Amino acid sequence: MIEVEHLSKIYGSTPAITDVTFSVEPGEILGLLGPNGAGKTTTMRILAGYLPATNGNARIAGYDVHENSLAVRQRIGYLPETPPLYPDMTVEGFLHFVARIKGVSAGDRPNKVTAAIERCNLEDKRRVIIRKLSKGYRQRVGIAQAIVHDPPAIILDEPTVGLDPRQIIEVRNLIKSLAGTHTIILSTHILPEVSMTCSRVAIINRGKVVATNTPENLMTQLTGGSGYDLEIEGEAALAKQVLQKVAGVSLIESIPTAGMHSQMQANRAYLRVISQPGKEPGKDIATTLVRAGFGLHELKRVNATLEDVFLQLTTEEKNFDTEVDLAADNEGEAA
Ligand SMILES: Nc1ncnc2c1ncn2[C@@H]1O[C@H](COP(=O)(O)OP(=O)(O)OP(=O)(O)O)[C@@H](O)[C@H]1O
Repeated sequence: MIEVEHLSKIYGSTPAITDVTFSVEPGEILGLLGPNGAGKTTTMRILAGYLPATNGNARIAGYDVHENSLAVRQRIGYLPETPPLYPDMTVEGFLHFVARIKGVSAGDRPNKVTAAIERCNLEDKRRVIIRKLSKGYRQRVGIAQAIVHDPPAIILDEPTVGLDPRQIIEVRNLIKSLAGTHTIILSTHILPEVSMTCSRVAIINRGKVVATNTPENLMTQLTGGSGYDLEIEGEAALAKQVLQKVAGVSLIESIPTAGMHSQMQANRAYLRVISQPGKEPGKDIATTLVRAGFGLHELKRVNATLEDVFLQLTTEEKNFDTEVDLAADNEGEAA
């Protein structure tokens, strides 16, 4: 349904995205996950036909986003980071207006507007002026304007940003309810968003897609799904230096101490070591630490999380071989 091939965008001399390739199957929710400035908005604006690419191409429902931008706009719903709302219109009036400019016939408009209002749980607010709505409701109106013409593909840029926890859950549920009948791409820099909402994830970093897979497969593919949590006596930075050299170790992170058990002691470091796929460096980790003079209070096997994978792919000290393998995987997937 959505195919993106070797897409690049250069602003002046700044490359925003480079050789971005991924595809989204009908009915899927793909999460475009990346840190700030990774290139998510640029990719989505190109897909929505609002920005020309410097190189490469993208098709939605078979239509090239550049050559057939009108056909593409009729087949997509787009929610930019700031929803394009007219604050002085009522919810219903605004949705009628959007349906008209999206080419919905006058006869079809009442039904389509009502369907979008129901889908987004806006029945109580249909005659309310948009300016008077809370941010959560405005976001729902933003999603309603994206789906009012019943497009097969929906592009949502950071759809839950700025919402409170309850609104976030509501918007996530709404997005999930649209999957199956719609193909969705959403961008986010929030990890739980991806595991809770998306069937697949494309991780983007510094303008490049560094991995595409289901969240579960990414964890297994990149880490073998396993790692170790350590409690050691000594300097965390020194311990990391020592552990970096242990064969089979892929990534070492500090475990955030906030909110941890009160048993936590001074001069203790809490680290998570992620192993390379198929490797079990636990014994060597223990020996190396003890030989280097660290006290080892605990070494516990743990399952890697999506956060571990994300850090592994977006931190500078990542394993070079892993990056090469991933590039090969992405090509395979795009073929
Ligand atoms: N109009 C522009 N002119 C010049 N550089 C730009 C422009 N828009 C974006 N960039 C740069 O392109 C890169 C990608 O930006 P983009 O907004 O696509 O990232 P993002 O992943 O959406 O980030 P965020 O989550 O912070 O919005 C960044 O380095 C950004 O500074």
